[in-house]
Amino acid sequence: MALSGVRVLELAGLAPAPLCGMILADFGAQVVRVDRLSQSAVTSAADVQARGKRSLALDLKRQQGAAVLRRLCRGADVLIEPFRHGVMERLGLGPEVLLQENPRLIYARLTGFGQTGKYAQSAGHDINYLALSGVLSKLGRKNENPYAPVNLLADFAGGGVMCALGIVTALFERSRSGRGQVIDASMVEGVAYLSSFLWKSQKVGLWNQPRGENLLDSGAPFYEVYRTSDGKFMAVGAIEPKFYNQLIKGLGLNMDELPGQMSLGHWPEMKKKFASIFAQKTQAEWCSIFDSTDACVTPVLSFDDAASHQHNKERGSFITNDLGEISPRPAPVLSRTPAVPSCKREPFIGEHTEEILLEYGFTKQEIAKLCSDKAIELKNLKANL
Ligand SMILES: C[C@H](CCC[C@H](C)C(=O)SCCNC(=O)CCNC(=O)[C@H](O)C(C)(C)COP(=O)(O)OP(=O)(O)OC[C@H]1O[C@@H](n2cnc3c(N)ncnc32)[C@H](O)[C@@H]1OP(=O)(O)O)[C@H]1CC[C@H]2[C@@H]3[C@H](O)C[C@@H]4C[C@H](O)CC[C@]4(C)[C@H]3C[C@H](O)[C@]12C
Repeated sequence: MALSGVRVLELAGLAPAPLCGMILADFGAQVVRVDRLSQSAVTSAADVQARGKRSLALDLKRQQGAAVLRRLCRGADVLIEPFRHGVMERLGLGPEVLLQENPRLIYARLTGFGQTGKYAQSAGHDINYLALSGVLSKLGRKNENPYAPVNLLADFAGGGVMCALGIVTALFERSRSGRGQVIDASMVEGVAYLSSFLWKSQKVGLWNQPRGENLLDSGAPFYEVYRTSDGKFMAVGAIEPKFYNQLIKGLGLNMDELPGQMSLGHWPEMKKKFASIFAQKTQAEWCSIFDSTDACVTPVLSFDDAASHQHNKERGSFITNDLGEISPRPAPVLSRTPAVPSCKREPFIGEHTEEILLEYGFTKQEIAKLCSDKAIELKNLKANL
């Protein structure tokens, strides 16, 4: 796989860092998640995105524990740290120390607000970063409060994925320079970067109206979701006139009797008209009308329906692991070196501590001493069964 042989140390964090590590693992990197010795919110959050990773339980607050991580970093390619600015420095594990000992290390710092700035020391979650980026102000329906789409945009798109992009970019650069570097991955900036189109398209008038009254933010009748007679929904994205014409035809309407597609003043009444028509048929009936047309009309699928939908099944877009759990396959698909995600269960905390330490050159005696010093925890699988 594309990232085979790349050694990654991922310090266990909440949602963003675990996704970043999982992406790297899916594309072949050997990802070790460094866990706290005891179960925590972080563990449970990190656990759901632990595909393909191994777990090493290490107490970084103990000097011996921090020394173990320093030594692991000397043999690693990437370190992902998900903490507030300053935490790693307090542990004696800041970039200056680790890059001194391994100049090839790519030191990825995934935070909400970045390593500098007024909020650098502040706690926060996806919605806070989305808000500070300006993007949240653009999301939501007319006359309603701004709406954060779960924690997809800042945590995952602007955080985990953007950080993975930074890591892969730095790995590529290192193949020429031979040198690592620090990645300051701020989720505020990551999600703001994703919104560049919104910034740039202001000058062409795409966002002149208040929130929820523009073309792409639920203002337009041809870019909207409509309820069907069976309580499901259809998504309509018929923007271009050639597709809009097919939408009108599928709805059984006559274009000559309608206001112009871009007549903003008529959009509210058009939305009501479309809504009353979509409410007359079931989702399946609308699919039989619009499937295989260019009307840009698709069913709003539940997770179960998405996994079993003909199109997605034909592509194998969703995979099932050894436990029968369904999840999306890695994207994008590389033709020659595609990702091959692990099908195994998520690791227990510390399940691979000994295996990993031996791999990184620790002796059995050193491991036994670390264990007695309570710097590490060896997971006895039997103890869990
Ligand atoms: C799944 C839910 C989360 C959803 C995602 C959410 C919406 C997000 O937005 S996540 C993104 C959060 N932000 C960032 O990641 C940005 C960078 N990080 C930070 O800003 C901070 O880390 C922080 C604000 C997120 C947390 O701050 P905190 O003060 O806790 O931590 P830090 O300042 O970073 O310092 C870390 C300290 O930890 C020490 N450390 C680290 N590793 C080790 C180690 N190996 N050994 C020893 N010590 C270690 C480090 O030294 C630092 O110490 P100091 O401070 O002294 O320097 C989940 C959200 C809530 C969860 C539920 C809830 O918690 C209750 C239950 C708990 C139960 O255990 C499990 C079930 C829960 C229901 C749980 C379930 C889910 O996890 C949640 C719903």
